[in-house]
Parts: sequence; C-alpha cells; structure tokens
Amino acid sequence: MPSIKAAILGFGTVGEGVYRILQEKREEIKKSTGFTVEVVSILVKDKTKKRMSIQDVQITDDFRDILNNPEIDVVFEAIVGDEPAYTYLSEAIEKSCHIITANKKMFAKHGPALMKHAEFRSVQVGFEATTAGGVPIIRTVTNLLAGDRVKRIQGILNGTSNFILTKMREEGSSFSQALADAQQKGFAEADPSDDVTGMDAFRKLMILSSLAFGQQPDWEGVPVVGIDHLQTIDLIDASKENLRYRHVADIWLDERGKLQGTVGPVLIGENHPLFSIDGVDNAIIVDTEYLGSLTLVGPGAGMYPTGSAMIADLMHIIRRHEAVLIPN
Ligand SMILES: NC(=O)C1=CN([C@@H]2O[C@H](COP(=O)(O)OP(=O)(O)OC[C@H]3O[C@@H](n4cnc5c(N)ncnc54)[C@H](OP(=O)(O)O)[C@@H]3O)[C@@H](O)[C@H]2O)C=CC1
Ligand SMILES: N[C@@H](CC=O)C(=O)O
Repeated sequence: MPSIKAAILGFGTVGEGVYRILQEKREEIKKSTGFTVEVVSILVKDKTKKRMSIQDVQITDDFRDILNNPEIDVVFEAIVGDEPAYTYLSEAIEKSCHIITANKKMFAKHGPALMKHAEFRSVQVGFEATTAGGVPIIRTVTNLLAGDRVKRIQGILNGTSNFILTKMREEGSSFSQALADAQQKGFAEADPSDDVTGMDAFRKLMILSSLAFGQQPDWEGVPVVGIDHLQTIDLIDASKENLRYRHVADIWLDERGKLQGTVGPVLIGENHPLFSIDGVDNAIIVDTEYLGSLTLVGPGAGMYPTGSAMIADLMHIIRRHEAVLIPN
C-alpha cells in the first residue's frame, strides 16, 4: 500500500486534532484514497512538555529535521504567529511539499505569496482551517467562483467572541469568566486579545477577501472593533428588547467597485440570519450574483472541527494529486 508521509508543525489544540483524526480514520482514508497517511515528525517549541503518548513519531524542536527529510510529502502547520511559520512553509514548498495551514495570522498576510510560490513549485496549499474552523467556507467560495461572482460576505468569524457573548447573555457570566472558559476549551488564541479585539475576525475577513475578490482592501481603511468593551448588563438589556449583539465581519464591493469592510459588534433583531447563532458556532452569509444568498453555519474553533478542516484539505490534495504523489 503506497503511503503519504506527513509532518505536523505544532502539537497544541489543532496539531493534536490533526494527529488524532489521522489515527482514528486511518482505515477509512486508506479505503477511500488507496493511501495510508503516516505522521513521521512533529515540531514543537518545548520538547519536555507532557503530551499524549505518540508511538514511532519523531518529536523535534528543530525544523531542519523536517526540512531535510526527503520522504515528507505534506506539512500541516498549526503553530502560532506569522513567523517562523511563513519561513517554514516557504521552505517546505521549496522542497516540493504540499502545505496545509490553520494559521490565519500568517495566512492573511502571506497567503497570496505562498499561493504563488506553491503554483510555481506545482504543489498545493490547503487553508480551509484558517477561516471559520470546521465550516467549509473556503471550498464553498472556491466552488461558487467557478460560475458566479461574490458580491458580499458577512458573518460571525470568531468562535471565542460568539461563545463569550452567548455565555454573558444566557448565563449572566462576566466577560472574564466567559473568556477563561473559552480558553479552557481550546477555542481562544494563544494571545486571546486577538479574539476579543476583533483582530482574528479581521484576518479571516482578509483571507476571504483575497479568495472571493482577488484582493484585500487597505488594512488601515477597515474599522475593527472587538467585544471587550461590552458588559453583561448590555447584553441582557438588549435581550429584553429581543435584540442580540453579534460580532460581525463584513466585506462588499461598493457601487464604484471598491472593497469596503467593517468588523465589530452589531445589534440585530430576530429576523436576521445571525440572530440564532450561539456558542462557538460561526456563520457566513455569501451573496452572489446568480445564486443569491447562501448561509453556512458550524463550529468555528476547537480541536476536532479545525483538525477535520485540515484533513479535508489533505483529502482534496490526495485526490487532485494522486498521479504525482510518489508512493514511498
Ligand atoms: N484553537 C483553534 O480552535 C484554532 C486555532 N487556529 C490556529 O491554529 C494555530 C494553532 O492553534 P492552537 O493549536 O490553538 O495553538 P496552541 O497554543 O494550542 O498550540 C500551538 C503549538 O505550536 C507550537 N509552537 C508555537 N510556536 C512554535 C514555534 N515557533 N516553533 C515550533 N513550535 C511552535 C507549540 O509548541 P509547545 O507545545 O511546545 O508549546 C504548540 O504545540 C494558530 O495559528 C491558531 O490561530 C485555527 C483555527 C482554530
Ligand atoms: N480563536 C479562534 C480559533 C479559530 O479560528 C476563534 O475563536 O474563532
């Protein structure tokens, strides 16, 4: 049976999710693709940290161990921040590895360059997990663009913010209690200020903008507001009026064909499609020229939803590249 050798960069919430799914779905993947997928190396920052038990996999804190292994076909990236992630992925592409990333901070800034580089080296880039966790928004927009034109995308793109707003409204939790809960569940970023200031949703919006419109607006021109100024009482008072705060990221082409974007909390009524989206769920409304309006809803963060988006990218790469993946 031919095998695909994979490396995972980062073994926190997301990296571990990828590993677990690959182990749990080993036989199904083999059956559906004809390939076994073997994780051969995992990159971490601190090798002494206590982790789940892993057999027959090199655990390293030196990326060169991965880069210099000629057997590796695919690199999953789930580390934190734009560097060294961007450098590592550029080097992996140079070695003709396919790359699959969950790192939106890196991808919002360097995604277009990585895509160009990958095209030049004839490898694939999977980035479904960068936006809306397990919700297949990247694949959906890619498919829509084949015969349609996107006019506007708006949605809840940060699971942590939505989880916090829901807990404050439903349970009367304080902002800090709700944030601590989101961190404990693995939803929040290593630096949770990215979640609650709106920066994480902004970066996801920029990734969607590159995909849907082939460009990003000037970052400075997009107002970004978070949820960190909202009080539990604000949410409860709104609720009494049958209104809810949602943290909404929005991008559209104006009448002059210029991209406009906003990110921030919005008070919405019960007829709005985002009214009922609670907890860690994300929801994205895509308006197109021919299809009209489409809404996708699902878990926007967490180990298994995010891991599953990365495995979906892997399946796509295998199916597209069966002919060129050289069996080891
Ligand atoms: N959590 C989520 O639900 C989602 C997260 N993401 C993105 O996925 C990525 C990972 O997130 P998450 O798993 O939550 O983060 P964690 O903080 O749980 O894990 C990060 C992992 O990366 C390793 N790491 C960090 N920096 C480096 C480095 N410079 N070199 C080598 N290893 C490094 C850490 O090593 P060590 O274990 O030794 O500390 C750790 O294993 C982030 O970019 C995040 O934005 C995307 C979608 C959802
Ligand atoms: N911290 C992020 C994780 C997924 O992208 C979020 O809460 O949405």
